[in-house]
Amino acid sequence: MEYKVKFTNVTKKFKMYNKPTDRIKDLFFGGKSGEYHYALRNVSFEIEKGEIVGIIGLNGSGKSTLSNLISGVTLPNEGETEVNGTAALIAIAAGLDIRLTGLENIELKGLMMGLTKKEIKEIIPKVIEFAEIGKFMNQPVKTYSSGMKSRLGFAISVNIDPDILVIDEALSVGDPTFTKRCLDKMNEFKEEGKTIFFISHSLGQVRDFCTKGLWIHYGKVKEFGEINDVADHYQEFLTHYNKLTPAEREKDRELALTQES
Ligand SMILES: Nc1ncnc2c1ncn2[C@@H]1O[C@H](COP(=O)(O)OP(=O)(O)OP(=O)(O)O)[C@@H](O)[C@H]1O
Repeated sequence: MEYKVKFTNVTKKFKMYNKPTDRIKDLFFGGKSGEYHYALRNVSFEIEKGEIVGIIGLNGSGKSTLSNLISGVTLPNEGETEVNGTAALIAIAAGLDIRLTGLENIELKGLMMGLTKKEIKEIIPKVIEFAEIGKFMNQPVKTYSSGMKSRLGFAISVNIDPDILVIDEALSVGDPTFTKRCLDKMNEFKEEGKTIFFISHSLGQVRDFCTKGLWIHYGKVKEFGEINDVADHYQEFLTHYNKLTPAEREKDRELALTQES
């Protein structure tokens, strides 16, 4: 079967230091300070072309790390990621250079995604029309609100027309009008048979939009399958989890993190 994205035993870890000086020591004395924190551990899954995958899980479970790996923003420490086609990431805080204007960001992202100057010129009016941020297009992105950044990021990514769209919480800061337009655009992509990864804490949106669900729990795949099954099980887990005290939740987290996969 033709697959668009395949992860095999992917692990991503970050070094954590107790003191800033430990980070410097590490640089000079060969990585002996600090401890590894595993954002993802032994993650495997295979997505066919045209699948719409909802990625769900608690805060800090590894969803954004996964979206960065799918879109090639970061590389795994172990394991293999195979991504067939161009992947564009839409995230609230990623992909835009805040020192540049909106217009300059369109050019930059276009070049990064391999578009020619002519192609970039062609998409600029479409991005301006979709983003609807008016004269702010000529202002540095650092002056934008979160919603405006999301509008620009979304408008650029969908107009670049990638094979794979990775949407990381970008809809959560849009106003209802913009969110509706994004969902319409995502549906268009869905009908065209593109592959979409959709990260959201809104189980309603995920159920409505996705075909598959990938539940990430403290860095590991807890469940991968039909969206309604995965969302039902995650919902049941949340009902139980919400009844725990903060101390019990912390114990649960510690236990999950120390368990070997
Ligand atoms: N650059 C980094 N350096 C150190 N730790 C990181 C880094 N990026 C992510 N992490 C850690 O990896 C874990 C997973 O983070 P990630 O952002 O992927 O979670 P998430 O599921 O997207 O969370 P949320 O729902 O809050 O957005 C967290 O414990 C986070 O602190």
